[in-house]
Amino acid sequence: MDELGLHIIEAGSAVTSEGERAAIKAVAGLGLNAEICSYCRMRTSDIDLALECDVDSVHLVVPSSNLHIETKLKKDIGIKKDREEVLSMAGEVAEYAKSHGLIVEFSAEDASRADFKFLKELYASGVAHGADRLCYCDTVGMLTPERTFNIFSELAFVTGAPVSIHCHNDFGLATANTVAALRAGAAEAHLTINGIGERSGNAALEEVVVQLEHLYGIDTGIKTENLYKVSRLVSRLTNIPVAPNKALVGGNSFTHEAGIHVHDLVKNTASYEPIEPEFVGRTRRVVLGKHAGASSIELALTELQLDANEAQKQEIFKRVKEMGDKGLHVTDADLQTIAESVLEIHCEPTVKLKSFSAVSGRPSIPMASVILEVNGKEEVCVDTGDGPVDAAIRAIQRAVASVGDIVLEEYHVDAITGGTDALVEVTVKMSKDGKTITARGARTDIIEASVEAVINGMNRLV
Ligand SMILES: CC(=O)SCCNC(=O)CCNC(=O)[C@H](O)C(C)(C)COP(=O)(O)OP(=O)(O)OC[C@H]1O[C@@H](n2cnc3c(N)ncnc32)[C@H](O)[C@@H]1OP(=O)(O)O
Ligand SMILES: CC(C)C(=O)C(=O)O
Repeated sequence: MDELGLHIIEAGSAVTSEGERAAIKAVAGLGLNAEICSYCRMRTSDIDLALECDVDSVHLVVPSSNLHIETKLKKDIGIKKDREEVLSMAGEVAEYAKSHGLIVEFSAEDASRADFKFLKELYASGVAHGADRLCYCDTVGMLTPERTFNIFSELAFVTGAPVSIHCHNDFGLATANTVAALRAGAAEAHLTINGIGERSGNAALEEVVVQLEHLYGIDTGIKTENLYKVSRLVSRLTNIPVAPNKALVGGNSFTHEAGIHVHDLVKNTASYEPIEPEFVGRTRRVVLGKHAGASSIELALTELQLDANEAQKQEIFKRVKEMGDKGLHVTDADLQTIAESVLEIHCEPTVKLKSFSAVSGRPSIPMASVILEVNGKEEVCVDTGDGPVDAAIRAIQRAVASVGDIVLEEYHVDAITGGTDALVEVTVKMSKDGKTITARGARTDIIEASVEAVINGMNRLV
């Protein structure tokens, strides 16, 4: 995130737990360029915990709507206690944080359902108590872009401090509302990688940045070419998959299947791409499936360096459509198999599986052994792993080390049919020396399907 050029990193809420504090402190100790911030409630004890973590700033969150004041603070200040007490509590805590050397972002929670007059009073009080920045939270995603623009046209210029926008995505408008706020004068936006966050998430960093750059011509200073890398990292570390159709960072962005699109794309990529994929650190992909056209087949054959006459191309086209009609995507390895069969090319596979076995259990370390024939030579390898699939793939990778450095980029498993006897389909993305291919294996045994997919992929790469 720091390398992307982000200005502030809210590293967590120090009050949450020991582990969260250790993490925030570790982030604060990295010596990053970004300001490191912790979320805090309107309590001096939260500020003390943030101080223990050595943060630069606090995101001090204050309830601002009647609903939140009444439901949230009943124990602290009594159900009937009014806005005056919120003003004074918030002011005291802001002053406390300032007196301990912290930058204070004074945040109105549920601002989009608050009385606007009171909201402005709250902000004025925050500034009077030393707040450096203010924040408007659309806590349950109630804003629309039009309303946001109107609110910020006024707020951004009357509060005496920079105002930021914090949007939730309950109605799918977080990105649009954030951009509207920035266009109307918001000085800062709260964003999350991949739009992750409570419930339906928050405004997605990558979407807001690229919209500002490309639709509004604003230089954000963010290193956009790292956006995809950071998206993948966050998805992996949080175990939250990114939807394939997610803008800019989803698996299908910059991926084309429709023949009518590919026909034009090969002449001018702008015909079906709003920006170059490299802008966010990605590459273009053309995949084959039910919607493929002649141009897609032509392109795929060129990439495989295979020549086919018109009749052969028609036959390949027909077989691709047949696979597509079965609901299958045609991997690179599938296409090569189809093309070789139609063109009557017989390729002896470099890597042949003779046998394998894998064990797992409890307590035991998952382990696998494989016997392969690699370029005619028998290779026997054993390895352990995080599970039997991992162990089997590691063993294969050891056995084929002589043919070069083959990297397994992605591994995906689907159960095609239901039940414990389901047909399992494994698709893999693998690369070697800058060349990337996809391959598949389908078996009722997940380990066998994985082994098959990986060996298919290896044979296409070597
Ligand atoms: C995904 C996010 O991080 S969004 C940001 C919100 N962050 C978090 O919620 C951090 C994670 N939360 C937690 O770990 C816990 O909720 C804790 C440790 C903060 C509090 O736990 P508990 O003391 O058990 O309280 P609980 O979570 O049940 O209730 C929240 C309390 O905070 C109080 N509170 C909530 N917001 C505020 C606020 N802005 N100012 C002051 N008090 C507040 C509530 O009144 C309630 O107090 P009460 O227990 O005296 O009634
Ligand atoms: C934690 C706060 C800032 C929040 O998520 C909200 O009010 O929207």
